[in-house]
Amino acid sequence: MKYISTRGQAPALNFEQVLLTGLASDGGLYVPETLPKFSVEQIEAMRGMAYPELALEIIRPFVADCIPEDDLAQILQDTYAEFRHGAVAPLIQLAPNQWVMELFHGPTLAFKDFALQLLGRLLDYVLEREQRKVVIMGATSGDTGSAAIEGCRRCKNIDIFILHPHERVSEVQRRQMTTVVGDNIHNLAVEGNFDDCQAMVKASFNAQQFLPDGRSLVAVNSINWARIMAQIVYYFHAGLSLGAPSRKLAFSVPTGNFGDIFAGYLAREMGLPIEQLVIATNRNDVLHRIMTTATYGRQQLEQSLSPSMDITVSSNFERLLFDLYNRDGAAIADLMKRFDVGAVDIDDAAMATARTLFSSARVSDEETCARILETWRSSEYLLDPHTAIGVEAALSAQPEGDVAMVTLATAHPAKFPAAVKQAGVDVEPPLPQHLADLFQREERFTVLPNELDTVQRFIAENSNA
Ligand SMILES: Cc1ncc(COP(=O)(O)O)c(C=O)c1O
Ligand SMILES: N[C@@H](CCOP(=O)(O)O)C(=O)O
Repeated sequence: MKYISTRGQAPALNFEQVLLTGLASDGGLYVPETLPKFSVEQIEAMRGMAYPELALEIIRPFVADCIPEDDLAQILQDTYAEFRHGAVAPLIQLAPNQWVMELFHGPTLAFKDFALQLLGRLLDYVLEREQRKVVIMGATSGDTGSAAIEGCRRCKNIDIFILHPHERVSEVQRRQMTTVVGDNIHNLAVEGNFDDCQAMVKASFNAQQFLPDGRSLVAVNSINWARIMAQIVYYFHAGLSLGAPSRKLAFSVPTGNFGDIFAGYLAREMGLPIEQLVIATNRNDVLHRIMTTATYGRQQLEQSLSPSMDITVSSNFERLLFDLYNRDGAAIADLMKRFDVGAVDIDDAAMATARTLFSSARVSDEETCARILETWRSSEYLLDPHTAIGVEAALSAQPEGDVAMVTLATAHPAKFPAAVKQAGVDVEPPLPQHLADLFQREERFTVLPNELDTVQRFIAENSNA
């Protein structure tokens, strides 16, 4: 399997090379040159598989020339053994044709564990094989950071630097990152917002000379293809559990960086009968505006009750644009260059294609709270604020006929007790046993100004794995 850049200029890479990188050298993102496709019969044959076996079926074609199948199978077994629910990603029915898929049973209580538990093991596997040391630099609006630290902290060939926006993540999220002990783990609280953190990460990938000893950067954000690849699996898992391929599906996805929903788009391209993908946004609604106005612009980032979705530059939207523009790398390079300095209009043909599959909704904090409270009262089911946005959007977008609508429950409500309280639910969701003493653990983080040079200097001085 070869991977190519969305901007058409960078060299094609194999899976191992893509795993060990972030942005392509032309500033684009890597995508598979061709996607594996599964027939109806092949999908039928996946029914009843345990999660790691299903993951093997879906992931094998993407990595086949780099990781022997037996090794991959073992890595996947180990990865999903870490999850606290036997079904790994259980489905809960909220109403006729409405489900949530709980993606928060991994170690850090968010969907990021599905990919980052795997990514850590894959990195460990290839770095040991190559006897190579790397530096991870990641940006987080709350969840990627702890999932990356948890996934990679045992890798002795890695230093991890996670940038989070100072005082803009929930306290549980911050503590999940800053209480992990390890000389190779560094939490940087940047005096800026998530977009600033992500921009620093991308700028650093484009110019890595600041790193010591010829080391290179590896991405843990969803610019890394391996993140997206792992997330495709749970769309198949939900679909098979609900009767696919004979039954049609729709998914509502709380969306920020467009990685999770892009994985759903790929699942459809690979053969899963998905009728609709709902882009559910909070007040940072750049993606909803694209769908409604065909203009891709920037907006001032605002803090909301769903901090992990406080993102206004959605990296993975570029991967979708690449397909919408018939994989014309030059056109995407030109579009993204213009986007760097202002708003861009998306072609009519591209928008028409996007609108056949994607719909979108913007959900305010008030609507988020109302949905948490109403779901608690009607079903005694507690939604976290991100999932509440997904459920609210799903209810406004239910397709006609027998289509199973699944909202991705992207985080556990215990990560956001303040939002749950603000919604009027007077039950404090408990943290699971392994995090019960989180508020007693000592925190370690460094506050840094929103300056690329300062951040890079810190990384250079502290990379010593
Ligand atoms: C809880 C939660 N929900 C939704 C999202 C948005 O997912 P994506 O960035 O893949 O669109 C994130 C962060 O990425 C998250 O942490
Ligand atoms: N919402 C994320 C932000 C980063 O997105 P990613 O999927 O590209 O890592 C977070 O919670 O950190």
